[in-house]
Amino acid sequence: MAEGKKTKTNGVAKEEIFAACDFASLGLHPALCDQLKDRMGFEAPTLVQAQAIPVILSGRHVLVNAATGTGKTITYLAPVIHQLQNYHPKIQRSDGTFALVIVPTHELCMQVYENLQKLLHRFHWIVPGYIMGGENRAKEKARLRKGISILIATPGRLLDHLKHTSSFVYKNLRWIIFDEADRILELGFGKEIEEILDILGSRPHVSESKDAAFVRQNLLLSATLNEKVNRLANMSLDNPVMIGLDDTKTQPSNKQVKLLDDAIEMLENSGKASITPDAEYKLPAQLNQRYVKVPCGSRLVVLLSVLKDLFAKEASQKIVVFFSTCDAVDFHHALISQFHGLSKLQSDTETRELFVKCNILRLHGNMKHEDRVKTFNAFKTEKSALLLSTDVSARGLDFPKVRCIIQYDSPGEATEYVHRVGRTARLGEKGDSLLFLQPIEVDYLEELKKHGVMLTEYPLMKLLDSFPLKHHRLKKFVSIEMHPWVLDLQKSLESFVFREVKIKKLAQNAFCSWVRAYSAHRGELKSIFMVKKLHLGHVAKSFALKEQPSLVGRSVQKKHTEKRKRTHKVKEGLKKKRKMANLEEGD
Ligand SMILES: Nc1ncnc2c1ncn2[C@@H]1O[C@H](COP(=O)(O)OP(=O)(O)OP(=O)(O)O)[C@@H](O)[C@H]1O
Repeated sequence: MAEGKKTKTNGVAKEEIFAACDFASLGLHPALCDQLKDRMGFEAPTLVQAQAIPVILSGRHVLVNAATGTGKTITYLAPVIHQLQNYHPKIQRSDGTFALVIVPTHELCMQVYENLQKLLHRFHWIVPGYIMGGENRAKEKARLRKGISILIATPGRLLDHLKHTSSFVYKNLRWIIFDEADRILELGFGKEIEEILDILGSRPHVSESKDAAFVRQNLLLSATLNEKVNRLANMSLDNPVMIGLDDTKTQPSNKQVKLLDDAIEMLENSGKASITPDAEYKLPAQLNQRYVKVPCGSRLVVLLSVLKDLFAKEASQKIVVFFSTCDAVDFHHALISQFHGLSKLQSDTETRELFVKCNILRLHGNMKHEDRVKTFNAFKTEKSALLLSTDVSARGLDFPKVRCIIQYDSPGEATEYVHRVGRTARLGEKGDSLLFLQPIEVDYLEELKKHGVMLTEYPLMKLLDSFPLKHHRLKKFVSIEMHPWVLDLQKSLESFVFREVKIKKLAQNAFCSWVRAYSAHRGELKSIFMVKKLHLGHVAKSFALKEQPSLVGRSVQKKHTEKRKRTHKVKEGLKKKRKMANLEEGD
């Protein structure tokens, strides 16, 4: 990249994303640099890559904190490949695993594997592989027996193989990398990670010889390394270098790029990882973040109206909507895929058109593994699509050209907010995000502010006024709930759901799960998202249900309680907690 030239990506100046140097100057092997440039099209390293790669090459344990979409995957894969290709004699499959990348979700596992495959094109003797929940164990065992040099794994399945696959060779293990380290812990895998580190003999105090301490190198990365990671860091890292944790700005500047030896000196930490609570999170500077204040009963109408408007303005674009539960994803997917709109407001020729015209996909942890893979690949390659998802898509996934992120159900922890919006505005591209909040939930904005996250208000009334009204001439409406567009659309939605038995069932399930998820908010968030402040009748309306929630609640709740009791018998406490949150990740 030409130095000093102010070039723009769609969003921000390139200088704010990329370093003014090339990959070769970071100390990487020429064949790897060619691979990065020719096959992957990467002209220059990103700022975090320029900052961290030399430090990782030096062999130090490292904690990396950088905004979403800034290239953290290459940051750890490139130095590992560089070192491995340098081994003499060349490494062989029978040497087993040299590097282990632990990730929280299946999708991230596949994505890192894809990146790895591309990077290894010229290093055919270094074998990439993955193991994760949902895959066939016997096939994984066979692959492990043959030997995998760089292994990507979800924690549950990794522990399983460490305990039960005797042909899994890890005596040469040199690197353990935790990608999305904080999420792995949030999902309750702390115990599994401790066990994994014990089996691998990778805790600093466990290293017996000086040699072992030198050979092992552990890395922790995330856009939201917070104080929860301290325990994992202290458990797995020995005298780490901390990158990106010492500044509070949202964007790193060129001045912060310290290469080679300088970087180690400048960023060195006293030996113990210590991240403070209320850390400011790094968000892409070009991300346009807004919130919309919507009364509970009008939420569904507003969601559909926002989507209709976005796709009407730009038919070819990708949008992700986040929900709190799998049931909510299923219901909204069925509804949006089939709802044709306001029959009263449309002429006969229009009535067959879908209300939101786009390709609609869904992704959540209760789907079959193969279906998850299909959706993941489809949303990656589609030019225009709407993805409805739980937080299973929030972490690390790199879907190209996502234009807008809608958080229909609030994310809870500020970390999840950061990762959800991080699916857009990647690598300097433009991006928008919209957070739905009920009037009783607006204190959540203060919670985000504590972490340096600031949002502006979305002009909802202006949007509602922009839709055609056939029977209402007067255009001054005082409240959202009484807006004729909202009233008419709500009525149509309720009639539609009432008629469609299958969708009604999905709505009832979604209603119950939603209330459960709402009551599962933890810590300080409990005082913002209070179930007792909810009007359950309005919640039912947000699922287009006409019935009183207590009636709906009782029958479906009973079914859910029975299901939960059965689950309880077979699953231990933590696993159950994950199931309750409808997030089956990391297994
Ligand atoms: N030097 C580079 N030049 C151009 N593109 C790059 C470079 N490095 C990485 N990328 C691309 O940038 C995108 C984001 O990278 P990546 O997914 O590693 O980001 P991340 O920081 O891990 O994000 P998240 O925090 O969301 O996991 C990917 O499409 C990746 O291929």
